[in-house]
Amino acid sequence: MKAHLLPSKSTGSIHIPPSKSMSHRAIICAALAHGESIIQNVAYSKDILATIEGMKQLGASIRKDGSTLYIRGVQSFQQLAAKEIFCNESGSTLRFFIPIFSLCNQDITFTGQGRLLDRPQKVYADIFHKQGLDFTHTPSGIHIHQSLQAGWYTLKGDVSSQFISGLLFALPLLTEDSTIHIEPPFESRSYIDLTLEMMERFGVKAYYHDEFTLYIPGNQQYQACNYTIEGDYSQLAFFAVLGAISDGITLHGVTSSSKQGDKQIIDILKQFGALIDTLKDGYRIHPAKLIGQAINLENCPDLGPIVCVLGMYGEGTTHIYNASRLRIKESDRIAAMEEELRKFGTNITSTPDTITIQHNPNPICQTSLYGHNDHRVVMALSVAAMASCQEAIIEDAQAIEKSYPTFFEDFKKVGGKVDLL
Ligand SMILES: O=C(O)C1=C[C@@H](OP(=O)(O)O)[C@@H](O)[C@H](O)C1
Ligand SMILES: C=C(OP(=O)(O)O)C(=O)O
Repeated sequence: MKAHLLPSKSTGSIHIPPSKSMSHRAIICAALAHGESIIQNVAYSKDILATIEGMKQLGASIRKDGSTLYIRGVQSFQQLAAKEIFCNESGSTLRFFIPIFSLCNQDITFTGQGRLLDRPQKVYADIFHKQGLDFTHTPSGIHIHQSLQAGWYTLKGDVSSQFISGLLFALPLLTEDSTIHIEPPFESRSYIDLTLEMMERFGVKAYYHDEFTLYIPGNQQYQACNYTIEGDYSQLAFFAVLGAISDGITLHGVTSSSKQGDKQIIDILKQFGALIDTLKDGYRIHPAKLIGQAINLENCPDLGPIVCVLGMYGEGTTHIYNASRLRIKESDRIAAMEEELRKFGTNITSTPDTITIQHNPNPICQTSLYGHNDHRVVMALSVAAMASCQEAIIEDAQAIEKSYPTFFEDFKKVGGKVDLL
């Protein structure tokens, strides 16, 4: 799909879609729970559909009624309905599933597409091998066939927090207690808070023993719970930046008490000089003079692409650091943003874990933009192009379906003029 954008300015308001991270977690906890849970405000992006389908294969019964899911948890880990679990392109789905599905003690192959199976899994390979268990990772899939055991786990903290979340979901279901020690630097820590919060809502606990050590009592049981998914700050970020660099915007549907790390976009925008009113259920963003800043992505990697766009519109220099994980997402997001923002005439450079962007006072894009099969790159480029007030084409725009299938509908609601070809 190509997105053909015509010059326009931001206006009006939208309701932000439900959090993808919280949806994965709620669906998984409900699928592991005793009894029936009702999960409300679910949006069916490709990543969330992969988690729903996988949990059905595990034996959970999941019924959809509009944006509500009725989930009856697995009765036993012997109900596995398939030997191949397709995770599409969702890193969260794959890395959350591996320890959970290991509990079935059966031959299982996890498959996917796009870049999924090229993304690092060595943290799990090392864990399985250390316990004497098979873990075979080939370009066509990841194969396991025995259960992880309770005990002491040591993990690198700077590859992906999704390994820690995956273990946190599964270890409470083993008979004995476990400990996870995270070797610093511990990045994306905010996502562990989301995992712990959701587990606790479903009656399962794990505790920080110290800053880098989590203690997980064994022999626990998830209990059904009714839960409404909160709005997604990672998606809000695209529209919040659009409002600040274009002509203002009002965003509804999020809670300011959220634990999502990407809530940091509000502080980042304020740091740049944006004028923001906090509303009962969102924010009003006013256009203002913006000044480039130094931004730490340690706890909010998914903000990377849109903060690059903010840097292009902020006066002076923006320096983004602790960004190496952006290279191991759906695309190498640093390389992708460099290539695409240069098409606007922007001066942008990088090192393995930093990005430096100079203000571009006159962004003119004379060639087609490319989405790099990455939803966050497509959404960031849509914002960059709209604020440039020039016509633009974004190729590979269907990548938005991974997390935000209705992105362009919302884009139009706030003034964007776009034809999808
Ligand atoms: O746990 C989660 O929901 C996520 C964790 C983050 O990944 P890393 O921990 O690999 O940085 C983030 O980038 C991803 O989009 C979602
Ligand atoms: C990286 C992302 O997701 P995942 O790791 O689950 O594929 C994302 O949504 O930007």
